[in-house]
Amino acid sequence: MTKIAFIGVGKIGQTIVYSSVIDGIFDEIMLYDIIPELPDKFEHELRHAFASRGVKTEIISTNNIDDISNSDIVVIAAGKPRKPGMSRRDLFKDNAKIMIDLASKLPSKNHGAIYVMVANPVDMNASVFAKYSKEMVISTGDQVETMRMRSFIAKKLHVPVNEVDGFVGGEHGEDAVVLWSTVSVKGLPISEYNINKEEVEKYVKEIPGEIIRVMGGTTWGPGTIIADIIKAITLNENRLMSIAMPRKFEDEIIHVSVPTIVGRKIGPSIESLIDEQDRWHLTSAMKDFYDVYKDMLKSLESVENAR
Ligand SMILES: NC(=O)c1ccc[n+]([C@@H]2O[C@H](COP(=O)([O-])OP(=O)(O)OC[C@H]3O[C@@H](n4cnc5c(N)ncnc54)[C@H](O)[C@@H]3O)[C@@H](O)[C@H]2O)c1
Ligand SMILES: O=C(O)C[C@H](O)C(=O)O
Repeated sequence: MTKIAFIGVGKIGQTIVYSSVIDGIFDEIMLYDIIPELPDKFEHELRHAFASRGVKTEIISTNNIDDISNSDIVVIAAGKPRKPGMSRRDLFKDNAKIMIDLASKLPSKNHGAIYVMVANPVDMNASVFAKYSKEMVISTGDQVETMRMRSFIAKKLHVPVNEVDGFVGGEHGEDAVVLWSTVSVKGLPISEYNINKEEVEKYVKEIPGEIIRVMGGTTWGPGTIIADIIKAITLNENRLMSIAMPRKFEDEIIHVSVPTIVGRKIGPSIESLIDEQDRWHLTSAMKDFYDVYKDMLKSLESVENAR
């Protein structure tokens, strides 16, 4: 069985933990946060839920990062969330510093773990953590947008959501791109249906900001979706999901979502599934990501060097 650590148990961290562990698929879970007592009180909450469901999983909660050891999977949801009007990239300066700090502390006691990045900007944070830790890091990426896209099309066409297939790729957030060549409904290509593609793309990009404006943060959707990524790894489901695995681009390791097989082994990404136009969009998303990432790294490193 599997031992999993959750770094950062705020809104999304708690939702991911609950959605991942309530089925009892883990031997042991570890909860870590910098807020005093938060892991401890969340442990009590989980134990109460486990008592009701008969879940045997052991729980360790701590404010000491040195207690996080021997994990098979490490989920990182530690970091600031954005406020209305902010982009996810606006979080880079603050949250990337957290990733550099965690990258210096977690790997030595968690050899061979798969690191699952949640904190935003999720793809750049995954790349930073990979750069500074040399560990296997994936970004939960556009699996969240993929499910938002499918849910919107299902609602517009009045079909059950499990009859909508297809993926969103690229950078999680404003630069995500619907891979229309992968989208089908009841097994038929989306071109067979009367759907406004711009309306779908606008929804996928704008709905998280709207949820944040009204509810203060996105939790239930991404919490469930990211728990499913964690379950696919843990149960070796080899499920096709739009996550970002590390890829060499010029002189960096970057993370940009492409439909990818997710199990105990991550990959391969199934770029063959998508047509030339979508592949072009993905390649330009990777170039855009790399250019912005390099600039952000420069400003981060100049701040780090000045310290
Ligand atoms: N990838 C996605 O789909 C997705 C979805 C929702 C939220 N997020 C991102 O996840 C992050 C957290 O969002 P949230 O809504 O849970 O925010 P939150 O403020 O509720 O929780 C963040 C938690 O991280 C903790 N933390 C901060 N620095 C830490 C450190 N160095 N070590 C350990 N814990 C630390 C905080 O104490 C807090 O408990 C944000 O960056 C947000 O943008 C990503
Ligand atoms: O939008 C956010 O800031 C949180 C997350 O990236 C999401 O897409 O729900």
